[in-house]
Amino acid sequence: MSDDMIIHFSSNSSNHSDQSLPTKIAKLEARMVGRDPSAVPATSTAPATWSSASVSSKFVPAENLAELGTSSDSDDDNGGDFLIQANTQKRQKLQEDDSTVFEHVEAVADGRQKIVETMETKAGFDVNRKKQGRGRGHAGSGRGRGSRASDQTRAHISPSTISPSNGQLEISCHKDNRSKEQFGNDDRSSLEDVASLRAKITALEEDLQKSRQESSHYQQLCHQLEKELKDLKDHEQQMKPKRMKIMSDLLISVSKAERQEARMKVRQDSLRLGNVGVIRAGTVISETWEDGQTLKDLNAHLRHLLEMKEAVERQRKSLKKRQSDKGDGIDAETGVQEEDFLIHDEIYKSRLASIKREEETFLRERDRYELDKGRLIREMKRIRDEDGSRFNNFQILNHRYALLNLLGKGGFSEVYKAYDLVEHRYVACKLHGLNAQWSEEKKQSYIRHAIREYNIHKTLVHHHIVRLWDIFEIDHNAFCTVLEYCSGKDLDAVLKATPILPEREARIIIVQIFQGLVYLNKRTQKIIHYDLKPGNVLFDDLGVAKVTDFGLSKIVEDDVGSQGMELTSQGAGTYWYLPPECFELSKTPLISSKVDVWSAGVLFYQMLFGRRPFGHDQTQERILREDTIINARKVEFPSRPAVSNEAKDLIRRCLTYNQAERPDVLTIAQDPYLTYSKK
Ligand SMILES: Nc1ncnc2c1ncn2[C@@H]1O[C@H](COP(=O)(O)OP(=O)(O)OP(=O)(O)O)[C@@H](O)[C@H]1O
Repeated sequence: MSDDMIIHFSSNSSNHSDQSLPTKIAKLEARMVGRDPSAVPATSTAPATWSSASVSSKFVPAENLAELGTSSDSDDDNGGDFLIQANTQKRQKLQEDDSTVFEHVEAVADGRQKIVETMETKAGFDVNRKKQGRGRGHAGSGRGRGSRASDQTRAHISPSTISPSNGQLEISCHKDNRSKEQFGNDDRSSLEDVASLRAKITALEEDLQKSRQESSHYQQLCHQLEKELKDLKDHEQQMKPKRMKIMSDLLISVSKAERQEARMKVRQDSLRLGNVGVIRAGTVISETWEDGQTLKDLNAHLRHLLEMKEAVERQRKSLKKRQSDKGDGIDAETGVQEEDFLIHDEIYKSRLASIKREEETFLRERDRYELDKGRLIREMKRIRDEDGSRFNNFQILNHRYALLNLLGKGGFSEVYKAYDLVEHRYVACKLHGLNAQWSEEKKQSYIRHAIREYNIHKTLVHHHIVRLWDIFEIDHNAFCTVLEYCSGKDLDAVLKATPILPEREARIIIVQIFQGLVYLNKRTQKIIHYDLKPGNVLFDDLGVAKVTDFGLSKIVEDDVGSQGMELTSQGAGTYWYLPPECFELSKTPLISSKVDVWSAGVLFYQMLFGRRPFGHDQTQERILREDTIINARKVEFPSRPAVSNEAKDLIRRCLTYNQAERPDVLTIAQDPYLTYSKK
């Protein structure tokens, strides 16, 4: 038996499950050299050599071992120990050769593997770029298969070293031949791999092609959509003026109808309530109010009732006189008895009571009519202002604000209801007109004042502060501020219609005003409103109260002391609502948020009692002349209507004469009366 054969056996014998194999080989060798195989011991003496062949042993196919096992099983010859030693050396040499070949084959296989991997990676990369998920899957499986192919290559090497020939085991003598064979096998399997990889590449290329097609299809779609979007935008841009025109036309026709209706209502109400008449006195023409028919009738009724009352009282007086004249007996003149006196007196009393009731009813009705008359006069004034306004012909200002109807006219401005055609909401456009007759200096001062107001107001964003949206110049003599539109009445109009509010309603209004004031005082740049009055509290359509008009407001500088800052620009705050320190003339007054606390106290008092606490019936000029507010040391409460002590206490705190003792906004806002919590 040749050394190669032994090596072959040893290579194949790594199947440790067959422990009898070395013994068999020894016996076989012994027989071949003419020795007695039975002399070979049952267990091999060279376990170390067996284990040293472990590298190649793992490549032995099971069927070869079976084949070998069968042939050696039928042979009972014994082999000598020395042979096994000699064979081991040879086998080691062969193993070295084998491993060189093996490395070479592996290198080739690895080279192919690298090519395949490169190709796959490339294909995988392309596919990845097109189809992420799928590409990654392919690349992974490709690599997996590649390494398997490499394993297979190695597996093929081992059997190639064994070549069964004529039923006998024969080891190939020349390593090169064996290597060629191995390469042959390896090439075959590698070719198969390459073929399968090519097929895969073809499939991937197809995928890539498809993805490219899809991508170009999507790109086309994208371009198409972009074009459509651009067309739509262009169309929208073209339609914008048209749409604006349609909308403003509709708004104008509604406003025109409203104007007509307002004027018709004024005419109708005038008949009932009165009208402005013109009186000429020489060259002087003046206007007077003439009551309407209903008011005339009411007044006539009241006059008649008064006359009746006087007549009954006269009768009663004379009856009493006669009664006292006659003493206890019968009246000599009329023959009326004592009891008749008593009955007549009772009749007159009863008549007087009924006249009084009737009178009260008529008086109530007259009050209602007086309120209607006040409303009518204000509406007439508004219409007259609207008719005289230079903005009354439905202009569109700044290309977006469609002016509608006049809401009212203030000292230096007109406020129009308008529609913002860009934001699609109603707004109030306050139009500040500079009088052409004013000096340039006065105009500049007015503009400075308005810009200051704008700069303060624009930063205020709070639920209980009217928002200021915009400001722009209309022309050389006018500019406009755009405000949040408050569709409800202002508090002044509310109090004119209902001078006394129920405490519950007054409370929720003052709470909202204080919330707005707290906001003004919690900002880094604190603000004193300085002109809180009923006309500057507006209501939206839900009844939410909002403070407006920051024309006189003051920014509190950072470094002011606890008593406040100097009042450098007095402004023309409304005197009924200003605290005593604002009337200090001997020195520059120090003011703080306590000014607004006082004003809020006056407002609350007025809502509850229907009159202002100080100088209610006085004109502004008289208040100043008579030092009404400087003398307003203590607030008095009427006995009616009944108001809670908590409300009165709050008013007292707000109207604390001494500024140092009066709480500021943040302190008074913590008064339990101003907070709501679930009981
Ligand atoms: N944002 C608004 N929303 C609805 N109506 C408003 C708005 N601002 C003002 N008004 C109304 O416009 C009218 C005039 O307001 P404006 O503030 O010019 O007048 P004023 O306060 O009476 O005058 P002045 O500010 O000169 O004292 C008032 O009747 C007021 O209720």
